Amino acid sequence: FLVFPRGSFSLHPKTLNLSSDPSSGERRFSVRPAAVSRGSGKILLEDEAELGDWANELNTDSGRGPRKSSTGTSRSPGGLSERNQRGSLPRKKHSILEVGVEGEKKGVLSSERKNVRSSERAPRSSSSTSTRRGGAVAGSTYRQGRDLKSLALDVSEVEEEEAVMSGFADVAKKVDGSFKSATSSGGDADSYLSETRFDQCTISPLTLKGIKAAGYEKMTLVQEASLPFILKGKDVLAKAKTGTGKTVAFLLPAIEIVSKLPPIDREQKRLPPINVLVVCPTRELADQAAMEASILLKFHPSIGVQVVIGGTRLALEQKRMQANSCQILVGTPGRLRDHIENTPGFATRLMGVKVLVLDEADRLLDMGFRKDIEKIVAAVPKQRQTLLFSATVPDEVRQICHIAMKRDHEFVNTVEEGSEETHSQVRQMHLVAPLEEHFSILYRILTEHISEDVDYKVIVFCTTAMVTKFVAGLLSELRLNVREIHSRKPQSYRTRVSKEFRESKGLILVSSDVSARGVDYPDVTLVVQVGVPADREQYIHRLGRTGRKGKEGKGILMLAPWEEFFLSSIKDLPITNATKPLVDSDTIQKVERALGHVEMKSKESAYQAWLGYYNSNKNIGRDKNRLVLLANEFSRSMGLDNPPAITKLVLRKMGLSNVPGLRAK
Ligand SMILES: Nc1ncnc2c1ncn2[C@@H]1O[C@H](COP(=O)(O)OP(=O)(O)OP(=O)(O)O)[C@@H](O)[C@H]1O
Repeated sequence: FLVFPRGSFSLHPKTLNLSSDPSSGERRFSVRPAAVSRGSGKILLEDEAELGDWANELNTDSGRGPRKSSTGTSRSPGGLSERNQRGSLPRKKHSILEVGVEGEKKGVLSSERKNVRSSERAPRSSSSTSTRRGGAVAGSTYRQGRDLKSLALDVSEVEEEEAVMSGFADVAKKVDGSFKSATSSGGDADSYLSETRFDQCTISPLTLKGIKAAGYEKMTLVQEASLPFILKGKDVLAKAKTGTGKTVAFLLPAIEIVSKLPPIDREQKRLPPINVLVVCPTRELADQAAMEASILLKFHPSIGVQVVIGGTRLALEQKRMQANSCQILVGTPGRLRDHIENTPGFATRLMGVKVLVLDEADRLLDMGFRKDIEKIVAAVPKQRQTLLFSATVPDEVRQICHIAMKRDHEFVNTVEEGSEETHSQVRQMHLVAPLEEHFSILYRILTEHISEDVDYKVIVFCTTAMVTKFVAGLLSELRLNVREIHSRKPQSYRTRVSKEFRESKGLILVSSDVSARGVDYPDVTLVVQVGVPADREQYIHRLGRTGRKGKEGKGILMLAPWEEFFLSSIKDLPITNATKPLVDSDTIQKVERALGHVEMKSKESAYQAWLGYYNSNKNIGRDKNRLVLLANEFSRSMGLDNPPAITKLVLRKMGLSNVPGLRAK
């Protein structure tokens, strides 16, 4: 019942791949089997699970706040390129990282005017651990290998799935590359909008009115590509770049499905069913998705949407859910689990679920959330539709997605084959400098960016919640306009700061990974990542806070020399080398003075959290003696002569008892 005027979606691909044919300038849907890799073996989760076990105590922040179950027990959370890669958008101004020789003369940052990595691009068409079937390479945009995050996998399950999927390989070979969609936009490869207007589709008039009221006219590529399958009732795993409208891509068809359901009978009135359950990894993201839903529902007064997130009172949510209809419920995994276990009638209401959505699916399916997700999946009917969306879909996720979805799901991939998972209009740079210089360099980067762009809007990502707090404190002492957001802040504060940052310009948000995924802050001009990200995916998602909806943006990754290993996991991305800035003595003194004003307690917490974070990193945490030396380097970078003491209990939990160089208390 969905009509696309010129294209046809009558094919039944197992995988829809949207690519552009350079010769014709047209986009092409190709069909690939949802094959899985063989022989990747049992991948055991190590670091993230470990991290999750005591992340709260160590103040690390992988996106989940400290969560109390209703029973009162706390559960632990889990260079510069001279050209734009595809030469599309004009630059605004030169920054300190781009001025090169001219910049050096001015005593600011210099950079290498070459793209050192472009020649080193990794082949994208195969996985080092995989054998592909039928010549069709599923997930050809997948990267090879991962550093930190790995997922538990049962080999027998993989083989079983491969057997099921292999049947589709022949079909895929026949149709691969033969299907051109006249509805899809040609031209600029990075355009996130398709040529298809919403009013060209058979969407109910009320939903269409909502879409128009929201200001949307044309569908984005992922919306255009996934809608037909979802409306056909298929399970869909969709991959699309950051900031390209994935939220509407799942909400719109979900609303359509709810609007067509028969009215509830008298018996159901006592416990009205929840029809759509949307799960998001962070509270901010859940809030945002619920907000988007309520905008789209403007002309559907009988359909209600509610949000349930940690950090708010369970009883309050219970009351709200009782008082109002909520056919669409958006929540974070832990809080949903709390409701399943503790809210009378909630499990019954979940039996009405027709559509289950896992937003940021790869994050939700990794070990930090796995138990909660399994519980949620078990609580909704088997006969349902499942939608998985993310900007990153690593191989491991393809292999385990059947935890939530049917084996014959569609894989809709709008990331063009051979192109990066990041946006070409976002200039990416990395900068390697000793830890002791990081804060001065960060200060220079920020002040220079501010001087270039009065409408600056910057996110500085830090490794953990407590490091975030410390860096925010330091930048405030340096008189920058800063807000901080991380899981150690009360939810009311997080909501307020998030709203303020969304609506403001001229502001720096220092954030942990609570803002890494999904959060839609418009017009972010610069993303700085200080320290090694948890993994490649996290790097991509954090960077994705800028360059949304086709806009320009810039990303800088700041690493210490011993963190350079991370670059190998993103070497296929167009990230260029920026040389170290010259930081003048005035700046150094200013930063030192500011460091002296930051609370001792904040430094102590940051030191402990830093140690916990890097201890969990396979590369760095392996050698405990070296780790402690590096941690003490970090301590010195905060202006401390001696590293802060850590309780024996925490040291034991970190497996660091008796490591020389640590002070125990
Ligand atoms: N069809 C459309 N036309 C114009 N704007 C749209 C359309 N659909 C969504 N948007 C807007 O695009 C922006 C990005 O959307 P959204 O946050 O859903 O992106 P995303 O792909 O989920 O990003 P991420 O991967 O970071 O989660 C939002 O401001 C949203 O309102």
